Amino acid sequence: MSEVRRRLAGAERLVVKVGSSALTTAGSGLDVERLDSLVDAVVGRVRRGTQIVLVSSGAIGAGLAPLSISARPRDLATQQAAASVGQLALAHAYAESFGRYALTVGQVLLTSDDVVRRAHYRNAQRTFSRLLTLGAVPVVNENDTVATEEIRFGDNDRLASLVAHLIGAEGLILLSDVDALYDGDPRAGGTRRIAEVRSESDLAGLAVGRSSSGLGTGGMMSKVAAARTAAAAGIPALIASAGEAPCALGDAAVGTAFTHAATRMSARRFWLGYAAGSHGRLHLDDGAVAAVVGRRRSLLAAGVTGVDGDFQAGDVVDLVDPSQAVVARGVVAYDVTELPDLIGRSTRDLPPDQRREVVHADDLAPLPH
Ligand SMILES: Nc1ncnc2c1ncn2[C@@H]1O[C@H](COP(=O)(O)OP(=O)(O)O)[C@@H](O)[C@H]1O
Ligand SMILES: N[C@@H](CCC(=O)OP(=O)(O)O)C(=O)O
Repeated sequence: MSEVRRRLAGAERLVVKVGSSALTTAGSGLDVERLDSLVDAVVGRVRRGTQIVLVSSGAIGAGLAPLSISARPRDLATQQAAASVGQLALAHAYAESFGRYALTVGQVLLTSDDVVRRAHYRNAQRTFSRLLTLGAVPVVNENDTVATEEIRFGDNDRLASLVAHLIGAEGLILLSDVDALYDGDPRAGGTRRIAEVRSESDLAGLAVGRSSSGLGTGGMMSKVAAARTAAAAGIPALIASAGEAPCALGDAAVGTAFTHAATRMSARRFWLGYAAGSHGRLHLDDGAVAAVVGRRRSLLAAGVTGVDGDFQAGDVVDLVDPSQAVVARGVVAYDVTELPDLIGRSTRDLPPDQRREVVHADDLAPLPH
């Protein structure tokens, strides 16, 4: 068995995320039998002494039938109305289901502000920590009813990877209706299962698509992105099917395992790289990319070829290479209006009050390609 699977099997704190497609069916809504099976598996692991935070989708799917809506709505207002009805049903079902084992659940509904703003982040951290020490199982979802288009996470895979870092989890398990990552959409047939993702090169050439059930949001694409985010931050991740939850939460010998980076990323780097929203883009030349990503140097005006967006000094921006790939994120030291006069010029040619770095090395987080 691979080291990453051993880690997942032995983790003392886990985030388990389950998708809408594993819990709900179009037309009939929440499938309580499947939810009970998932809870059986989670409780099995909790009884081995593991602290588990459950991130559960399904609110929108569970709210459709009670509102006589036949297909997943596209507009935000109807999705929010469905989530409002469905979240209640979901929370009730979890309370009943864990109640079979005399376990208490705590509902945690998060908006992106709760992980993007540092003070909120720490507050959420305290709540999770207290719930876990009190022996409750936190059940998390996005606070869909109040999230506007601008501040939505939109997909719970990403939310789960952020929560995994936030609670200091030792593993992230993403459960869906598909048993693993394949090299192409398994609906097409003739595709090969990927058992291990050890580095970015294992993902090269894969065709990763969207949801098949019409109930899920991000499809396999958002699961891979979430697993990569966790792995880059030092947290091993597994993509498996909810039907195989007992095994995924047992010896982790199923699904696709993502090997984690050797060192755990600091909270600040993680926040910069994955949680904070970006306000704009700085375009870098090849020399600047090598300095910033390769040698972890500060970004100087000389290596910037262009800027776009609407940002002020202190905002988080994306740093993009000449092929337009985002290679890093950082806190910019100038307003967007100041930069056009400075970029491309060497530091000694700049006025003394504008010789500071465009992004200081301490405020930079390189991203995996
Ligand atoms: N390369 C791929 N490997 C596996 N599944 C894929 C791939 N590309 C697309 N998919 C689809 O992604 C779906 C899972 O995403 P989704 O329905 O959003 O799940 P969830 O609701 O659990 O978040 C699978 O049912 C599968 O059809
Ligand atoms: N917050 C939404 C789920 C959004 C989402 O990411 O869904 P999924 O792709 O099924 O994990 C809900 O509860 O319906």
